[in-house]
Amino acid sequence: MAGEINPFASLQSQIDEAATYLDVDDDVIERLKHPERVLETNLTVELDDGSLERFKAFRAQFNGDRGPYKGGIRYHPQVSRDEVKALSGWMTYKTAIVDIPLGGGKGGIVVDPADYSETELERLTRTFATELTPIIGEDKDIPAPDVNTGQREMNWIKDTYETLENTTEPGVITGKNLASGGSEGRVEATGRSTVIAAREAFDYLDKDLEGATVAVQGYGNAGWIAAKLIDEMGATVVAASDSSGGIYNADGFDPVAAKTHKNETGSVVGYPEADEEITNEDVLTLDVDLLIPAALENAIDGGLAEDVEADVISEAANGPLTPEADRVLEDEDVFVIPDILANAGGVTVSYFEWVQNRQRFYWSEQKVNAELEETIVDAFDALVDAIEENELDNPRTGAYVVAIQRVANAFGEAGSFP
Ligand SMILES: NC(=O)C1=CN([C@@H]2O[C@H](COP(=O)(O)OP(=O)(O)OC[C@H]3O[C@@H](n4cnc5c(N)ncnc54)[C@H](O)[C@@H]3O)[C@@H](O)[C@H]2O)C=CC1
Ligand SMILES: O=C(O)CCC(=O)C(=O)O
Repeated sequence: MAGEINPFASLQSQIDEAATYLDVDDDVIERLKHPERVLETNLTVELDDGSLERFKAFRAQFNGDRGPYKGGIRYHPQVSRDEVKALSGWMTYKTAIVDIPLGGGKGGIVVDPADYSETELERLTRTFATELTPIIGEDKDIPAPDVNTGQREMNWIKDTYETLENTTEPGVITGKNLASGGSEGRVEATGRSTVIAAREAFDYLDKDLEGATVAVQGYGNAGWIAAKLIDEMGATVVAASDSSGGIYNADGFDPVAAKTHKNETGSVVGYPEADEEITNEDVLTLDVDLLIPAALENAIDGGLAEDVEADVISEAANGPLTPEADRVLEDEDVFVIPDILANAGGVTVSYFEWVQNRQRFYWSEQKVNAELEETIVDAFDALVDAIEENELDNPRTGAYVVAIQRVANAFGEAGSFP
């Protein structure tokens, strides 16, 4: 992994690239390249042995021109100020490309949750929620899950916020479990949009998804659901990986059984139906029809991109390709469905959850999935229009052209405060 590439610099270079195709003033583009504000805080938490530990945490609110800030909270040792700034920017353009009335935000705690007990993680999460309470709210900033967080953490944050504010406000956070006001379909939504976007791309490129081979890097929430759903669409999953390594079977394997193996043992490695062990790098460079990076930023840099053999990449992860990798893959005619569209299912169903919370009226899974399908197909069509109108080779630039224009329009329409 090219860890030295700054994801915030990557975001800014993606915006600059798209700006050359847009009739948006340079001073407005400058505004759209920086977060409005970043909370940086130190959380002091009591561990089970009675000692205290300090954890650094962040919440970046990038842009609220189109609605309340929206985006996940990540628990990972690599979390940094620049990482959350980048991730909050990507959220801004993600909510814009799928045209939902939300802005962009992102947060994180520098922690490896595997090193702590559940009670320690609950105290850590509630301490962070206490710091966040003044700046979040269903009309201000609405967090959600990301790497190493899920329904459990969202429920703790909701409960802390509602207790401190003496209110009932389930829409303050999304990705909750159903009993706490979550939405049907939210857990599957990120993987689902990743494969809907891949299906649309195959259709656009006149390629057959039936029997297509697929490799998935990262087998967490986004990756494993994408593997399961693409298998249900008739493709063949031949490789998968997690932080412990990769597995391969040229004839394909059952992605659900591989997930069961990971639940039981902690990793996909050792899953008997795919007994050839390969490295994470091998997974990214296999000769497959579709590659789904679903782990972290900078998984593929310019050097590794030279070895990528996939025809289509659907980015379940945020920022898995460096700008240099993008250039190499563009030259190689690899069709890259950018993260801000491919993984936008998560925030789209978060938006549906927020709508349901506010109406106190809940939808069936069928309705959620039908609305998600329509949203992602419409966004893909807007991307194709931008590619064709601007004669673009890189779909990422097309997505940013659409998204930046929408944010700039909202900013422009708001007028200026004297
Ligand atoms: N959970 C969500 O709703 C959304 C997640 N995403 C993005 O999807 C990506 C994955 O997130 P989640 O699935 O939620 O996280 P997760 O915590 O559920 O899973 C992450 C997976 O990546 C694996 N991993 C970590 N480092 C790796 C490496 N170097 N090589 C291979 N595998 C590695 C882990 O072992 C784990 O299987 C992130 O980039 C996240 O920002 C994007 C949109 C929404
Ligand atoms: O569901 C959400 O609000 C945001 C999910 C997220 O963090 C992302 O799309 O990267």
